[in-house]
Amino acid sequence: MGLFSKNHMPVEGKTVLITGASEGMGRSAAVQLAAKGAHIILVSRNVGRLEEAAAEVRAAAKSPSSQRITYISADVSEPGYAARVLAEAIAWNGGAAPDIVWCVAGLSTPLLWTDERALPAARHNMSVNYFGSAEMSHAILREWLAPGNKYAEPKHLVFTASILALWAIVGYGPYSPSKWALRGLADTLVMELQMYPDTPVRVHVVYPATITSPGLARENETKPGVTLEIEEDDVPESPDTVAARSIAGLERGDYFVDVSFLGRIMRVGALGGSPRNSWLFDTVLGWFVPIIYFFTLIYVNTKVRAWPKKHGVPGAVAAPAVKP
Ligand SMILES: NC(=O)C1=CN([C@@H]2O[C@H](COP(=O)(O)OP(=O)(O)OC[C@H]3O[C@@H](n4cnc5c(N)ncnc54)[C@H](OP(=O)(O)O)[C@@H]3O)[C@@H](O)[C@H]2O)C=CC1
Ligand SMILES: CCCCCCCCCCCCCCCC(=O)[C@@H](N)CO
Repeated sequence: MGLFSKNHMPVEGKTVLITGASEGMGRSAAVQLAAKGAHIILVSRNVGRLEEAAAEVRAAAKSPSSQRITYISADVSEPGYAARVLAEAIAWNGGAAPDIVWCVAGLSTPLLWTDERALPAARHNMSVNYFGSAEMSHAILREWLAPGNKYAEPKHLVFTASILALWAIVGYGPYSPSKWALRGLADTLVMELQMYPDTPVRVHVVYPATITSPGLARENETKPGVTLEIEEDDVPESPDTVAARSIAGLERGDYFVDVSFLGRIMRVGALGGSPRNSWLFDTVLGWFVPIIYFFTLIYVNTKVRAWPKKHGVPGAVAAPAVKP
């Protein structure tokens, strides 16, 4: 934080629960928040990886003797998982709910929409990316907003979307809608939470671009060639860098957190009725976005139309059966 800017999300002595914390950006975020003095609860499925991550988080702690680190194994795509995870977290935390909940768990299965695998993938992406976060937000808000509660310092609920929730591109049909859905939920909650003056909660959505994580290697196994070609213009960043920029945005108090210049342009170009980080800067930069998209869409769509000329029309659709 700069000399004159307030830290809107101090974490020292606070308890932070992070889903998707065993790998990639979630793990980096857990390490960095521990280094700032937070108690950490890591959530993901794989116990072996959770143990490794917890050891790394412990080693990074600001004051190892007083900070408490644990993990809980859960599959966020399971209906009702969050209530169970939170009950365990609260019991471990001496009866108190976590102060900050950051939903990072997610996956991406890029495919062309006519691929026969696209719809099952879309359902699974929605279950993990959207419902995994929706369930957790539902469960933690029922704790934070419970009748009779009163606290002065705001709690924080953080969702992790993608720049693809600001501008959708070919090949992410099974994935992008699950991240767009998070935006819709976050905007709804921001408005709804104003009805609870005694229990302030700040909602945030982080919009990363390409992260060089284990997840990226997995998604590249199904990624269509045309999608890879369009993505060449995005500069990949390490999980550590994306986590650090996300935390900086949260500390600034941003509602929609961008972590790259491309992300900033896409964010201000997609605000609609969403709250602004700064009405002045978001509006002024937003005036230029139509001009940028004018050229970007020509540039990207030229690549898309050239694709079948070079590689043939995508052949994922089975030929209709010929009737005798
Ligand atoms: N990589 C990228 O290019 C981008 C990623 N994002 C988003 O950022 C977030 C982090 O991405 P990234 O760093 O790539 O993550 P990774 O794919 O590298 O790691 C994903 C983490 O989530 C956990 N996870 C996955 N599925 C589940 C599940 N069903 N239940 C519980 N935990 C689960 C994994 O652990 P385990 O296997 O043990 O469950 C792991 O800890 C995700 O939401 C992703 O969609 C956004 C933009 C770009
Ligand atoms: C003149 C300016 C030219 C701009 C060219 C356009 C660049 C397109 C960038 C698309 C990047 C997609 C990132 C995907 C992140 C993500 O969410 C997935 N990895 C899924 O996890």
